[in-house]
Order: sequence, then C-alpha cells, then structure tokens
Amino acid sequence: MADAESGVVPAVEATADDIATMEIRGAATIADAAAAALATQADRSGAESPAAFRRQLRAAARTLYETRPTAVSLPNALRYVLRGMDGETVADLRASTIARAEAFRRDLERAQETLGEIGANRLRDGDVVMTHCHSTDALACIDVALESGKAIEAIVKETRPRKQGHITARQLREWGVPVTVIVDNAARRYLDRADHVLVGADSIAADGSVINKVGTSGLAVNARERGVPVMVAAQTIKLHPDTMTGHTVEIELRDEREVLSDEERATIVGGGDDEPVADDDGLTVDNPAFDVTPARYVDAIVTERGQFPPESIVTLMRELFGETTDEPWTA
Ligand SMILES: O=P(O)(O)OC[C@H]1O[C@H](OP(=O)(O)O)[C@H](O)[C@@H]1O
Repeated sequence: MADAESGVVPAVEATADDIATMEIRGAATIADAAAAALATQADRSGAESPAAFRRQLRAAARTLYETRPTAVSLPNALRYVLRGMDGETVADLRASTIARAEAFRRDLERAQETLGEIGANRLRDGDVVMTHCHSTDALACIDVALESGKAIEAIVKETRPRKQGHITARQLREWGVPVTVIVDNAARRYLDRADHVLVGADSIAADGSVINKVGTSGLAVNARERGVPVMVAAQTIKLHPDTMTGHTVEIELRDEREVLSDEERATIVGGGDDEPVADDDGLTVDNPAFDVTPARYVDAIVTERGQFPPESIVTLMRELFGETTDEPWTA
C-alpha cells in the first residue's frame, strides 16, 4: 500500500532505505536504482488525476533525493527522469516516465562501457594499478584492458571504515587479476610499485576538483610526489552542475559507529560494565565519507565523452547542463 498522504509506494521507500544504509552504493549504481524506483512509482501509482500523479512522482523523487547528499548522480538521475514526465492523462504520464527511466538506465550502462574503452587506452600491458574504494567506472577501464589482452595487476587499498576495497578485490580476482590488498596507511610505500592510481568519483566540480571516497586526496598528493599519474573514471552523470554557480558539494558525514563501536568507545573513555559511559564523555568521532582532491593533483578525468584535463571539464559541464539547474522534486 502506498503511503496514504504522499502516495509514495513501498518499493520506493525500500530503495531509499537501501541507499541510505549503503546496501545500494556507488554513485552509478545509486543513479540506476533511483531511476528504476521512479519507474516503479510510475507503474504502481494509484493516482487518479494527472496532477496527483505528478505530485506522487515528485514526492518519490524527494524521498530518494534525501538519502545521501554527495553523489550528484542521484539528483542528476531524478532530474532527468522527471523532465521526461509528459502527457495530459495518467496513462500518458505513466508511459512517458517509465520510458524515460528505461532510457536513462540504458544510457548509463552504455556510458560506462564507452568510458571503459577510453580509460583502457591509458593502461599498458603489464601495468600495476592502485585503487581506492570500489568504483564500477574505474573497474570498467580494467575490464576492457583485460579483454583486449593486457595483463594488469592491482594494489587495492582496503578503504576504511567500510572496507569497500574488498568488493574491488573480489571483482578483480574473479577476472583473474593478481591483487595485493594493503591497509590505507601503506599506500605511499606501495606507490613505488604502481603505474597508475585509478579511482572513481561521486561528484566532479566545475573547477575540476574530484569529490570521492575519503582518502582519495591524500593518495593523489602522494602519487604526485612519487610521479604516479592519477586517473579518475567518471561518467558525465557525476558532473555537478550547481558548482558552475558557486555552490560547493556537501560532504556526507556518516554514523560514528562505522569508525568506533560502542564497545570500543567504552574502552577509550573508561567505564567498565557497571559504570555507564557519561553522555558527554569528551570523545568526538568524525566520519566524513568523502574528500575533495584539487584539480592540480589529477592527471585525467575519463568520461564517456572522452578524456579531459580536469581544468577543462567545465566546458563539457556547460554543454551538458547549461548554466542553471532546477530541482523539479521541490515544485
Ligand atoms: O559510480 P561508481 O564508479 O561505481 O562509484 C563511484 C564512487 O562511489 C563510491 O561511494 P560510496 O561507496 O557510495 O560511498 C566511491 O566513492 C566510488 O569511487
């Protein structure tokens, strides 16, 4: 049963929950899931008038939008699908919204394949690639390089606190890639063995800076110092149009328990089993999920539209998004 007031169907609420809890994660995967959820909302909507249908779709988009703030692929996906909602009857609105969501998902998949082909050209036979976190865009480049017969090795950073490096390592091993997993703090030492740093992005700002999993900026600075090129694989859905008008990208702060469990906290601030920990125990845990790597530490941004020096990405951004963006889910 849809929520009585908003008309948002349970499947959309479930997708929103999965994104918020990171059951569904990774900027491209989030965008894909959000578009699929809007199609489901359109399909299952019980709206009896075009106005009610539009209202429900906006409410569904809002529910999805409010899950995670940093990956711009999410609002970009919602905006794209809602802009395609067209028609004078509920039936027409339903059909156009579903068709638009399906087109979005097809384009997303195709963009990743094309990006992979472009990124693979940067990788040579025998190269060693250092990765951070888990990015399907970054892995697409390795996938195509392997398919074209190049041997690739990987040094995979574990990526605290959620250890998404394990997902990367699992995928690479499935493809037969020799993998060395390291703790994040060992990255600088292992850069001596790396030919590339290859990461994804959650958002790319108009000045070419890259917003990606926390730890990317330190890695990029170290890579520059060691002379290892940094390649960012990011479909154009990761370009953040609001940054063209001076907005900054919100960095998500996640639950401190991802860093420090209640038990671990208790061992730090004292208080045995019989001594409850005081509410204000003087210990703060910060858990930012992302950081910002300035353009000067990035060698190339690889998109499905080609490879760009970070400083010139704004030209592509303007071409794709124009100068202004709206938030159709707030209307
Ligand atoms: O779109 P793809 O390339 O798959 O992933 C892009 C980025 O999304 C992830 O964020 P999180 O794990 O959702 O916090 C990582 O930061 C990764 O680099």
